[in-house]
Amino acid sequence: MSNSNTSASTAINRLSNMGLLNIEPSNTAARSSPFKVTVVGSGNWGTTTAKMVAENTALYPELFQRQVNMWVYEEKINGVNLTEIINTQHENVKYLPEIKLPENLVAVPDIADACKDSDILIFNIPHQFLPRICSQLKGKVNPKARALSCLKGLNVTPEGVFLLSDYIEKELGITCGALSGANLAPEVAREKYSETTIAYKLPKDYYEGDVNGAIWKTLFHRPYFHVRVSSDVQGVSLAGALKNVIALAAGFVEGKGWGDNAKAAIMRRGIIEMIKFSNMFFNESEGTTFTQESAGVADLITTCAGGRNVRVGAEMARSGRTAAEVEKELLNGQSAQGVVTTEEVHELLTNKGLINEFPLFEVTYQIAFNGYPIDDLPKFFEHME
Ligand SMILES: NC(=O)c1ccc[n+]([C@@H]2O[C@H](COP(=O)([O-])OP(=O)(O)OC[C@H]3O[C@@H](n4cnc5c(N)ncnc54)[C@H](O)[C@@H]3O)[C@@H](O)[C@H]2O)c1
Ligand SMILES: O=P(O)(O)OC[C@H](O)CO
Repeated sequence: MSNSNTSASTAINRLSNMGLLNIEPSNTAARSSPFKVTVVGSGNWGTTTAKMVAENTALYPELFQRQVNMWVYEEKINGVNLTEIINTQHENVKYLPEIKLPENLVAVPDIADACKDSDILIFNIPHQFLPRICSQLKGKVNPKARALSCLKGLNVTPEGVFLLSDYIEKELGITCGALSGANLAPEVAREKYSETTIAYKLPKDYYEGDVNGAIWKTLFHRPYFHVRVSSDVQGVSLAGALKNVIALAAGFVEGKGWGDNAKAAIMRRGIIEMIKFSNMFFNESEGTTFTQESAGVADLITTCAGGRNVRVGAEMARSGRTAAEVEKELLNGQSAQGVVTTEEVHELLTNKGLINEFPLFEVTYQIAFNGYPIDDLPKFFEHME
């Protein structure tokens, strides 16, 4: 066993002894070289996760290469490339302003270069861009790499509904888990305490020294960002995706000035529909993920309180403008994923003839896309029940 291997084990054991791992420490001893890590995406959450990961790779050189690559969809800010600004000023001035980034976080504009030879790929982009990104990466990633999807969204096709982590697995041929939780990026970036859930299943070709739950936890866990590890990739992914639809609806009632009782009613209906949807389409998802994990009810609460989707919904209700108009005005290039997911869920439920089973999902779609009056939302529920 090499010295670096011994230190890798020691690092994991140290975390475990401090109570920072809620899973068994395991087989880092067999690893011969530290993992190289790339974050694919540099938006509000993409940059925040890259910051946390880079903080940890600097802390655990036995386990991870110090430099973390962050793929940036290049754009000019006042005539200067965003990658250049990030690499010189150590700040993502467009998507995460006023937050100092670690110097070992390196912005890379070419996606294949950013991911080349990486052992760990963390996907973190608005989910509507995932197909294009995977097509650019196909055949260019380390076939033994392991991945994690921090995206909140679904993949709906005429054949049905699929997880984004499954899409990544299928397109790139690499195992992929999911991270989701009550994690408003502006708060996490300011190192305010929060929790998250990482779901990962060991692949069939798992080997000694491979990525496992302990490695994911070591990579993400910070004193202000507490990670719980789970194996429910379906539940964690679905909770993260579907809560965005509920948040849009919560925004509608907030914008109407109906108060907290109305928002609580939306959230109550929301979690029921989230669980029902998950049971109907993903039979391995676990109910406890929705009730006990950060990815479940905690994320629903935080997102309906202060997320971008609730803000977009509220402004749509106040101004009568479309989601696209409000998103453009409020979010400066960021994405309210609930808008896309609402449409995707409607498409799926229509194809399956199940619209009547999900009144909240459906009324959210009708308000967002068909001009159904928000004032009639309570009536819609009575009509659908
Ligand atoms: N922001 C949060 O608080 C938060 C928290 C948890 C999870 N999430 C989830 O994380 C995922 C990523 O969100 P985010 O906040 O990092 O992104 P974002 O909403 O800030 O989106 C902006 C990003 O999209 C990129 N982009 C724009 N056009 C593009 C294109 N054509 N191709 C590729 N990329 C393009 C931009 O360069 C930028 O990096 C989403 O699924 C979101 O739901 C977000
Ligand atoms: O700002 P939102 O609405 O995209 O929500 C952000 C996160 O998903 C909250 O956990």
